[in-house]
Amino acid sequence: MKDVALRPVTTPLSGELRVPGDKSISHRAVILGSLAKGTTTITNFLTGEDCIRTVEAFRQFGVSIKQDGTSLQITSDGPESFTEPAIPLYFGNSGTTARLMLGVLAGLPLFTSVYGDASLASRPMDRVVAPLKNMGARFDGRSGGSYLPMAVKGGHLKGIHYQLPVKSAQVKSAVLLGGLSADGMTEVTEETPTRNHSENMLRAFGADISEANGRIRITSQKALKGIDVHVPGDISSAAFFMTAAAIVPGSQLTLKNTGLNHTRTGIIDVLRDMGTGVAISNQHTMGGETFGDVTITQQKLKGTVIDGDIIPRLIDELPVIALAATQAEGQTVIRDAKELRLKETDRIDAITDGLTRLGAQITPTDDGMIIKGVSQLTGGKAAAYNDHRIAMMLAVASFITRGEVVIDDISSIDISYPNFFRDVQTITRKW
Ligand SMILES: O=C(O)C1=C[C@@H](OP(=O)(O)O)[C@@H](O)[C@H](O)C1
Ligand SMILES: C=C(OP(=O)(O)O)C(=O)O
Repeated sequence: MKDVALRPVTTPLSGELRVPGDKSISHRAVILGSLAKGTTTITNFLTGEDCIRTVEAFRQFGVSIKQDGTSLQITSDGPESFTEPAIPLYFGNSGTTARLMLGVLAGLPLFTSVYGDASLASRPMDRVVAPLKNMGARFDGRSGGSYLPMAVKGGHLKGIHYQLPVKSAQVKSAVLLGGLSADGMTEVTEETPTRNHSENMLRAFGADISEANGRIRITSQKALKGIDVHVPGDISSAAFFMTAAAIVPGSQLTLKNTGLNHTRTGIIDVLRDMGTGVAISNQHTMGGETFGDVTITQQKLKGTVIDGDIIPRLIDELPVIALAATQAEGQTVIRDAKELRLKETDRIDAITDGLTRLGAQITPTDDGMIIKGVSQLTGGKAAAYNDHRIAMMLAVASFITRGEVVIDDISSIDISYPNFFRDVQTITRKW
């Protein structure tokens, strides 16, 4: 499927949805399940393209991974049993696969070569290569090892103390995964909390890991043991429907079984701050992760300021938050989000271009944007820049435009939300 024309909705959104499994947690479950000895079962696994790239990478090491719908069964004898892949590992469009796998590869005494699609080849890898080289792994890649394609010779790592220079869970996770097999202790410190799924899951798999005041320590003493992982719904996917319900007049929608880890719930704080009704029920914790149902009730929105420590808690939701801001009274300012320029595309430029074409008033800045509301969005033609989050944001924008929205290419949505349009139909009966 390539371009698509979407018409506005004419009735409020209502009902319940269960969005697919969390992308970050699905990647980590496959990684740790493959590194662990024994059997790991994963339920509610995200079958999006990105997570499949992580599965395929471990299959190339000889790990048995059986898939039945959204359930996976991994059987492994641990990293000692891995075979050296005969062909390069392909990471597709997935930054998480690339950065976390470089941490894994750094710890394996094997030669591997890795590559990605054009978008991934333009994303910086030096942020993980630099600390992993300090631990003793060897990397050779484009621009002195800053970009894929890359060759890795790992093994015999030693622990390091590493202060994160960027607010990135991918970098933190890569160093911790290296630390899993390094001699001595590896310590990562972060000034601002970033998503902590790696820490939660490493603990659940039996790793020797501790965490206090932004200091995470891991030692390699213990072998990981296979476990059962149930993946919560992805709050980053739910965010599209939370926002849809927040901007379509008269809507009330419940997102069931959504991941509510505090390091990911910035979208809820912002929607509340802008005036949306948000109620949480059935909250419970499993494997260190919090799950719950989120009910959104549409209410008049007002502009806000989004900056500082909340940014890593909602970084992937900023495209759809920008859409919400076009419907808010007054001005919304997004700052401290320069990382948006290093995602699947430059998301500051892509958001500005897409929403401006639909009739919004946005000024891009070096590290964010200023959005003036309220704008009656007109509709029109817009480009998704091969970026799943931009494509879904534009699709949700079409709910409230006066005319049609034509998106150039929606195929990227498969990266994180394979049944997105089926779910759109469930709550809008639109197509
Ligand atoms: O660790 C992860 O699973 C992710 C971390 C974030 O990236 P950074 O680590 O680059 O901030 C996020 O944008 C990405 O979608 C997933
Ligand atoms: C940035 C994203 O993912 P990744 O870094 O894994 O490509 C995302 O899913 O929005």
